[in-house]
Amino acid sequence: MKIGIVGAGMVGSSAGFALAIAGYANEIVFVDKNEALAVAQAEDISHAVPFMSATRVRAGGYADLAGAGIVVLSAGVGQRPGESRLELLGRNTAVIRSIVSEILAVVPDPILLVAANPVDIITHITASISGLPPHRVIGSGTILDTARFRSLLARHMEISPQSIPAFVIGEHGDSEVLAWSGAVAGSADLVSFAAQLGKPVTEEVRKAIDHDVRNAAYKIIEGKGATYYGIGAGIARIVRAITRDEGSVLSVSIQTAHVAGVDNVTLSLPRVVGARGVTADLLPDLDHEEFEALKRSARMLKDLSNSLGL
Ligand SMILES: NC(=O)C1=CN([C@@H]2O[C@H](COP(=O)(O)OP(=O)(O)OC[C@H]3O[C@@H](n4cnc5c(N)ncnc54)[C@H](O)[C@@H]3O)[C@@H](O)[C@H]2O)C=CC1
Ligand SMILES: CC(=O)C(=O)O
Repeated sequence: MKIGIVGAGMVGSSAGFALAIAGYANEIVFVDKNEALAVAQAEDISHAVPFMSATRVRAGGYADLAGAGIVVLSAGVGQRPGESRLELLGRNTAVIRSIVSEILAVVPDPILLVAANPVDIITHITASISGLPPHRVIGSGTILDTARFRSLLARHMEISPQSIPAFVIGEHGDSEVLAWSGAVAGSADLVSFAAQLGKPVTEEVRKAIDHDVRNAAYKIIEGKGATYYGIGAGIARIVRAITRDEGSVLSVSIQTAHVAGVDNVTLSLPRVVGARGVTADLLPDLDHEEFEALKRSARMLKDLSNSLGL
């Protein structure tokens, strides 16, 4: 499948690199308002390809997206140190509005994969202005937070993160919810599996992991200005689920008719992802506290989209 990436900065190029070396796409086309950057990224990534795959990587204009099955939206500004994702809203809304119509003029029925922040609201806007069905406008949502959660749990339990189906749901941002109650490790619930391994999930461990997941982006941005490898791989993982029609359960953000008592809100849940986009939503087991936190996250996103007249 041909994949378009609009926004060839750190996130777009990391996604392109991950896709190219994994061979998840036949062709990748970068589009950026900074054409020289798009050309340079495409050239650099194409030099990695002979070691790993056969993906064709190039830069182009919007017309070169014709025939793309998926277009990644990674254009826009990122957070400065200390800035929240929500503070990017005004700047990135304008960018996304200008891009979506350009894409649809050449690719009328794509799956749009949104990474620009604040990703839930930008996904909501993209679904509204594109007129595409919501299951074809997929925000990367909490796929990255879920990876952070699984990697910290893996480090604590000294097992592979691949053996820990655990999810972060709600907003990709400060109000996100770590779904501890539904988390699994190996073939048992997480808490009992961790105890069997002699690595109990104490209240102290739980608080530290919650803090580190929720604050990971702030810490990395403080240290190196931006985050990009994690989300780049996350985008590639979503693309793989679509191009291979996997039916994988991934935590992604789409416009949802009803969740946690809130109508028409865009947030992340574990969802089945395949060739048609998202085909089912799932709600992990949540205790009372987690469900209340999900309600608060959904309400906050809904109030914000209402305030924008969406
Ligand atoms: N969803 C997630 O988990 C994550 C999302 N992000 C978000 O991804 C976005 C991109 O971040 P970076 O790649 O680090 O930023 P960056 O500044 O490195 O790249 C952004 C690119 O967008 C391009 N651009 C801006 N306006 C454009 C337009 N109208 N048309 C075409 N291209 C345009 C710029 O020229 C630039 O190359 C930010 O909003 C950031 O917050 C970043 C990390 C994780
Ligand atoms: C920047 C961002 O959204 C993240 O790394 O989670």
